[in-house]
Amino acid sequence: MGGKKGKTKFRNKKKMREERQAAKEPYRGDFNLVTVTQGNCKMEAYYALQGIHHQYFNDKGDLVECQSPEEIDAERLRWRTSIGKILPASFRTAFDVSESLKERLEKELQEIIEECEKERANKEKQAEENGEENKEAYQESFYVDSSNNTSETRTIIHRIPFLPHAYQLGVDRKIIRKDPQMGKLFEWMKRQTAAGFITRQETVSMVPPVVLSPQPNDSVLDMCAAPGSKTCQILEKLSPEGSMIANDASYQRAYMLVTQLRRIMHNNPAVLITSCEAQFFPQQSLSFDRILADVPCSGDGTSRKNIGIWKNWNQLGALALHSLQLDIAWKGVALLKVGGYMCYSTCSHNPIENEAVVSELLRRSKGSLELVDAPLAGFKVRPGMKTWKVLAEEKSMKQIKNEHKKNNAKMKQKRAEWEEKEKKAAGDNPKQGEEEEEKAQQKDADPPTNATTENEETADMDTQEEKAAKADEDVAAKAEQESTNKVETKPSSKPRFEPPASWDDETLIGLAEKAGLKHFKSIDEVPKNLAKRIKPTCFPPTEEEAQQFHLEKCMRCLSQDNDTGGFFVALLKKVAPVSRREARGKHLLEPKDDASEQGPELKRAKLDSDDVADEAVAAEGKGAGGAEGDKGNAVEGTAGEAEGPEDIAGATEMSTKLKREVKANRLDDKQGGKHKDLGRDDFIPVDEAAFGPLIEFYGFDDNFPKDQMMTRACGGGKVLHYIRKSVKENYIDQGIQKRITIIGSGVKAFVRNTNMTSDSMYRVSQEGVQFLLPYMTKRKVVVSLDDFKLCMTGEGNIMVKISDFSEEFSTVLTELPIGPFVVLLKGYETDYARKLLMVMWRCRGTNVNCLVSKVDLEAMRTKLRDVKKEQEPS
Ligand SMILES: C[S@@+](CC[C@H](N)C(=O)[O-])C[C@H]1O[C@@H](n2cnc3c(N)ncnc32)[C@H](O)[C@@H]1O
Repeated sequence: MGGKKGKTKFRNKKKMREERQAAKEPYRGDFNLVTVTQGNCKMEAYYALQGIHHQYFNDKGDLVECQSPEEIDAERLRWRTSIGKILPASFRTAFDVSESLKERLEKELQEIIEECEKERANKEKQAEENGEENKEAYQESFYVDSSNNTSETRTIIHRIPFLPHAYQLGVDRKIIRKDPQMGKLFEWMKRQTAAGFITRQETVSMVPPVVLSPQPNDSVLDMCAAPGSKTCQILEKLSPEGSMIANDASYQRAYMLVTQLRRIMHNNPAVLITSCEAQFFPQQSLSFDRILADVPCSGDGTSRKNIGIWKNWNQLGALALHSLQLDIAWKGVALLKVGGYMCYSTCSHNPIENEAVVSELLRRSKGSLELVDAPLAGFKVRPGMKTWKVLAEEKSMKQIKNEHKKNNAKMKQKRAEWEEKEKKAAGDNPKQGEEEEEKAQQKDADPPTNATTENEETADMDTQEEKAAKADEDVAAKAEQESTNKVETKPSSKPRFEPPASWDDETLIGLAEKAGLKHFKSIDEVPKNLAKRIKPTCFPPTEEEAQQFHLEKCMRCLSQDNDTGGFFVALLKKVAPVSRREARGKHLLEPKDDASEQGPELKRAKLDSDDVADEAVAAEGKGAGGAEGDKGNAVEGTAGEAEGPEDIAGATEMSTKLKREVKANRLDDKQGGKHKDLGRDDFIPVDEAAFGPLIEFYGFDDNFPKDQMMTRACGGGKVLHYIRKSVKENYIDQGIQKRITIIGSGVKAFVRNTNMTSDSMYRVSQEGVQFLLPYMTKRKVVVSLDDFKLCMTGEGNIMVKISDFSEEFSTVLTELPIGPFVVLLKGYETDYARKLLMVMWRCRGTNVNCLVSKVDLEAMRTKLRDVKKEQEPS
């Protein structure tokens, strides 16, 4: 069923795209047309109560306290406006781009910007001639406020201050795609991305790796890594002695990591990709210098690109994820070496997912863990909250969802149709009409609905939520109408948050309660039926604890401060071992819960966790509790990188998928004692007999790293992978494969030939050839630019005649025995990182052809344009 539904969705998207193309309108995805004009009353009331509007950055860039209600409201408006705007694009240059190339890219960028500016000036002049109003309208549409400027200055692009060669546009994605003046910049970005010179990454997503600051030889764990932009950023910092594990609970997303690493990192072999629930990550023989816990979160900091946040925000997601986040982070603490650092991050503003988790880590570790300052030069960050308010819906997620379904535009239409039909029927039969009238007078008349009717749903008809739902319908209906007219849609959810006359707690609690949240001063106030939802660890620390914890060292990024998404980061240092007894801390997590009331999954999770702790080499902690059933509207898609509407849809879909997948894995665990995939795809040593012919054919010297060549247990020796020594020694040789599912590592070094005309059973693979070249003494040829270009034309099944090459090269080729060989571009033959090299095949007869994929060839062409410029006299 799911598949069918998915297909339909896909078909609809395709159809939409085709329709747009037919109408000669560029496809931009619906989301790019959206600016949120309304709001979410509940969310706004909740955050107003948490006090996020009580400070602001003044013109000097200092964070100051608001002195009056007007100042608070002005700050609220800044936040509100910013989180409703489309996120500007940001990117950074790729890791393997040489310094000279970086400089040139920057120069090119500058030139394009100047051109754009010139065109803008012309356009403005024209607009001025047509009247002042037009000019202003044009300026408005052309720019968004640039991050670092509270003053009038607005820029098309600016540097991200904490990372060299990283840039953020001052123009949002909508403008860059729509505006012809910006077309050049857009084209430039597209071209450089295809060549692998730049990589798109959201600004705040660049923060955690910078804060974590991995050292070249570190062993790093990325606990929740997919889709992997932060993994790549960390990997760039590692030397060949450094190593990394990138883990994700979802198999599918872990495979996405493989693709991402291939694309951005050109298959950096320093990483091992695994898939397990991070809270159960095996500790046996493993410890890390740095850990990134970029945990799944409710994602309300992503409202600038995830429109669903506006519609569906509720507190249930954050509350449900709190325990999981804590378990993951606590496991991270256990896996951290003494003296090591862990970065905890979310793309949520919610203190329940942020400071509450950090507080509990500090509480449990009893002084073994410390929060550390991590300055981000030139980037505006706010201190963590020292206290916060705990609020929750009294309704369950199911009830809220049903309410939403019942009140959406489609259901309203169905209800109207039903009422119409009933009226008609009553007209035909007056007696029945009387009965119907009577029925209609009953408050809980029962029109057709796909939601189950709950008492609560009809009880508070006049609540804020009800009004919100009605407003929602109207807006949705209007949006539907507008979209059919092909006008920009402005969907929204709840009515606007009206600023209160006074900003004291009492008034704000009143507002939040009106919006459907209940405030709990302490855990003692939480009724039994909500005890599973609201954990003691959700509450703020005592004053004494707050003095010790220094939560102000946590970092909060608010959208309006740097024109980014919202983000939370905390850097923790493990200063002493965490004792196992303290590490248990289960009593802190679930004092009110009776273990017998918990589902089998939770109990199993605990058992699993105990098991891991018992086997721990060091007397270090274990994660208490397990993942909860209902994860609310968790955004597991990265906060940072979802770009188009498909990605956003994918991200929200993911939470359900992931839940299903993890559940299935757990069932497998129960039945077989370990996951069914465990060991199936392990890396195993290559049969020694395979090396002799390889060494002979390619002339590998004595340093050829045979022990770093491995193959997959299920692969029948078709592919030989080159694994980094550090990965092999630190993880594979430590037996990690016995405890966890390995998704991938290393690079394809050799692939078994299907063409048996060659003397070699294996051909070198374009993917990993640069790691073999230093040891290769045969079958590599340095060629001129012209010969290199000609080689590239032998794409797919196209053959290139040997006689068409230069005399020098064709002589070499004529004497070369049939089989694979490598061509290296003259001038770059030792610069393996530039990868201006290609795997070719010497065919029988007088031809050669190229064994490089279309995508790689395309990137190579862009690189060659560059080579040409490098060779031009300056
Ligand atoms: C916020 S995203 C991580 C983004 C990633 N760090 C990046 O920069 O691209 C959270 C990820 O956690 C994964 N996840 C969810 N529950 C998990 C768990 N229990 N253990 C490990 N990963 C989990 C999700 O599949 C999702 O990919």
